[in-house]
Amino acid sequence: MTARTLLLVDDDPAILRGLKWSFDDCEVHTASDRESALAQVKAHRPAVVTLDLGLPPAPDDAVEGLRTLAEILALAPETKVIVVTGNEERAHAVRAIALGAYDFYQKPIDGHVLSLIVKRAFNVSDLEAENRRLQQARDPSFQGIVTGSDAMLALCRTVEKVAPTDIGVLLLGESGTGKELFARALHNLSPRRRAPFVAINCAAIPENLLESELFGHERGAFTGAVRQVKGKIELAQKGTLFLDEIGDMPMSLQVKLLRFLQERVIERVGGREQIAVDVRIVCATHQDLEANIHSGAFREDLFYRIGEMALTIPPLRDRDDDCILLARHLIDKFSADHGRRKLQLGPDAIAALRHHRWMGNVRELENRIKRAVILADGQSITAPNMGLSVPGGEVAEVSATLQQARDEAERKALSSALALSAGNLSAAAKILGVSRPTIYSLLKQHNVNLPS
Ligand SMILES: Nc1ncnc2c1ncn2[C@@H]1O[C@H](COP(=O)(O)OP(=O)(O)OP(=O)(O)O)[C@@H](O)[C@H]1O
Repeated sequence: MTARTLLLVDDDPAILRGLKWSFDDCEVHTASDRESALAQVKAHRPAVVTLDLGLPPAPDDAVEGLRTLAEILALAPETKVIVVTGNEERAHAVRAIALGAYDFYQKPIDGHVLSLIVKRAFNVSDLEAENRRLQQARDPSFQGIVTGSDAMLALCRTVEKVAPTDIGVLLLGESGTGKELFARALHNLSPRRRAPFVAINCAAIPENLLESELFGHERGAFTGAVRQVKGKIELAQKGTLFLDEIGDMPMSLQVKLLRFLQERVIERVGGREQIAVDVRIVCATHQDLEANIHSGAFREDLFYRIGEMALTIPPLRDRDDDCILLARHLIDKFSADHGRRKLQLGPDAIAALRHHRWMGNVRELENRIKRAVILADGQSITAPNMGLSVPGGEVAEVSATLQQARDEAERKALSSALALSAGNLSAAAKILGVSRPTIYSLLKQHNVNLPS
């Protein structure tokens, strides 16, 4: 086992000499000012640093020491820094902790007590390193899809199975749930991955332009058509065409798209040539297409063509603790983008993330984390940094046991299922995917009454 690396920073050589003896089981480095301390951190990456706040050129105040602390943490955020202060300097110690110091110790130095504090800091550092290693090994990302939720993991497995086929996949889910991400995964895991992935949002393009966007046009086909332009279908040749918001496609184009899906040839607007195109079509919508069929806004035959397999992506609020997992992933991503050191989620932030309804799903979470990374002071992101309020009593919930959290979730799911099924136990059992006897025992266990 390699020795634990410790850096001692103090401007008094006698103290450094004395302390070195107390840590003879560590690889010890020393520094006597800010510059040499930073150089030692860069060179040896110590897990723990003891830092005297009174450093030259101003050994009588803590300015240089606090600056050194901030720079060490910016360079190596995982370092555990124990600041050493004079007896009367409690306020400096508190400032140091607010800046991210791990602990503080007040002079006069007792080698035995300090070595206990240092040992504990090494233990915490080891645990954190192990945690980081385990998190990396588990790699929560599949094709860029970060999730730990059972429903999402099952979806990822289905995508792996479906991707190599040419089956028409319809991705259903609220806005911002990751439909495009799944469409890309289907493409990347398919034999078409080396050919283009072309996406078009049917809701974002005016009806009169959508036809030529999809099918292309010949020169002179309409006023302003000064040259021949290939459409998205043709551009996706041999690859995948992702038709986002297919529910917004006008009827006239639905007919043309169906014809293309049946015959696999297109004609550009204003052209007569029949062009064979080999593409896989993946569609997505946040709309209820079956309701649109009933109201006459969507063709039933097209629905069955594009939706040979329909995959529903659950909203973020129904994905266990994905909001926390994703928040941490996004914090790392945006911190790196902004050259910021790694930030943590404060307890109020965790409570607020869990409590929020996430109507904008992952896109909303992305936006809130992006602003929080910019606004955060110190080492932690708070609920207000994300523009979220802390619900009353929620901070306490963070420390609730897992069993309490599960019970609460079970009780909520049960109540919603009963409300949705208007008290019909068979229907509620179906919604929850459990048997009727299980529903009875859950009602009893959670003391839930049937709605009248
Ligand atoms: N599980 C996830 N892991 C990581 N990033 C995600 C995940 N889900 C969504 N995102 C990110 O969230 C943003 C929104 O996702 P995407 O555009 O795929 O959603 P969408 O359902 O297609 O939205 P819309 O219906 O509004 O077009 C993207 O930046 C995407 O990378």
